[in-house]
Amino acid sequence: QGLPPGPPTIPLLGNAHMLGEGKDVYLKVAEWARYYGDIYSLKIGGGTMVVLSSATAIKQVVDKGGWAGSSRPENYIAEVCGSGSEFNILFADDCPRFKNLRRIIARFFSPQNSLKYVPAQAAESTLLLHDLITRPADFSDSIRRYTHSLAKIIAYGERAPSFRSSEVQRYYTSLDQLVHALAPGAYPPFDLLPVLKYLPAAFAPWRAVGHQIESVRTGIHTKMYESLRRRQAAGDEESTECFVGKLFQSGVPAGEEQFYSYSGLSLLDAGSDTTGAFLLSLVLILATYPECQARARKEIDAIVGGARLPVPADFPKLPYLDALIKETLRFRPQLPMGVPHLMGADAFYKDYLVPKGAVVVLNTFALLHDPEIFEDPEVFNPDRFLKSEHGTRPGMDTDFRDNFHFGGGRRICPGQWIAGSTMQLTAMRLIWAFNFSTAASPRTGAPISQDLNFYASDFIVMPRPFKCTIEPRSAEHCEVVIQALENAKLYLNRYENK
Ligand code: HEM
Repeated sequence: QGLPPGPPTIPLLGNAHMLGEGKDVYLKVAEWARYYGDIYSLKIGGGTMVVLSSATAIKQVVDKGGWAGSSRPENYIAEVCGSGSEFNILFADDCPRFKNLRRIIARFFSPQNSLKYVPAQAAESTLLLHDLITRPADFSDSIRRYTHSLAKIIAYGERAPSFRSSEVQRYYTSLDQLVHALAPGAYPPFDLLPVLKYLPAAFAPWRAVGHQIESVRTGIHTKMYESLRRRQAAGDEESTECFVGKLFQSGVPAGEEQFYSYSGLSLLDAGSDTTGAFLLSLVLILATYPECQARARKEIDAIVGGARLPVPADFPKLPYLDALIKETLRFRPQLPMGVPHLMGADAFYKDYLVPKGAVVVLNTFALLHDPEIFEDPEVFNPDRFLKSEHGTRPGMDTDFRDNFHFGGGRRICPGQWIAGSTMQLTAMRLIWAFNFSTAASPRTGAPISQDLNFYASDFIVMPRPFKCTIEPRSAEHCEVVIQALENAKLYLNRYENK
């Protein structure tokens, strides 16, 4: 059995030159899937990349493959940025200490244990609503503060009270640089053409960029880690309940403190802008599709009324909102090519070989926009999820699951339950509290048209800055938020870094 077919190659480069041609690599990789089918291969220098674009292909090769389909390839640019396998869970290979860490993560982020963070999600989302009442134009900053604060509470037992603080600014500036550097096509494919790593500094601007990112992130990590250890020594309860705190409380293997402690920074990276990108897409979509917004609001109002904030127990009674969230995730997945996996052993799919050592791409965007699976995939239509469990055409749901945007196999996102409950609670509360509409031009007063394709195609794909009008629905709704604010602050007090 041979490799699956793929686009024609040229000597030495293989297909490498084709990936860098356009900006949106994930769109190109999706386009090839329409032509070559649900499994195809690319040659990048001497390396092989296999692209999987159907539920069945991902199930066979990755989900069923165990660890054999779930290591990580070396990521040179992540290494240069101080975010490689030694420092970031996301890029760690399947070595024994990573497997041990992943087991600890699985326990900590189990659906049951994730419920522990519901009160923090409720309190932080109340603050988000208040921020949007008082400073609606800053909605993007407020959303990013909110998701970052939740991730920081989970990782370090400490919140992020202000987007403008120098800590949060430094964190997000370095994260923006990192996700840009990691974007497929941003830099040459070093891992598949290793000779490029040895270019002299004058021809290798990425080295200086990477070292700067590394030095800022090391500073951020050290500060948060030392603060956590100080609070632990002082007997602070939250500092032993959070992820890094629990790790060190139960003891990490001698000599591996650095690897384990950096998992906190990885959680910040994995949790902040992924959930943030979802919420920003949601706001953009609500403003663009007033009829979907009105339908979701009507459903929420019938269950919640106007006199209290929505709570998690309301969500199961809101099938349209559930469909709206699923359609937003399908329409604009945050990681449209997932995170690359590495094959640890040969695997077979259809008549093809996926060889040991191949990099495997879970072609999420192609899968979620496949016209054979989804009717009119480029149309935003939550109703598809009311008609069938996975929103697919009749009979096309074999091997489908609802969480392809969270990856697959042994590396599937462990934060999916926490992220799910954050998305659900926040979506309920935003739609309950506000009207979202397209902003008006300050000059002509005419609505500014929204562009649903104006997305930054970095490692995490999120809407580029856009304007949107966010207005509280009524004085009563504002009053409910203000009434809830004191209790929320009181609850969050435990996560203030005293
Ligand atoms: C909408 C929100 C989110 C999305 C779309 C998302 C998506 C993903 C994806 C696609 C992966 C790679 C999976 C693979 O390799 O197959 C991943 C990994 C990961 N995610 Fe998430 N994620 C989200 C939120 C979160 C949150 C809130 C946390 C924790 C606070 C988290 C923690 C992680 C970690 C630790 C990994 C690395 C797992 C590994 O490499 O073994 N994620 N996520």
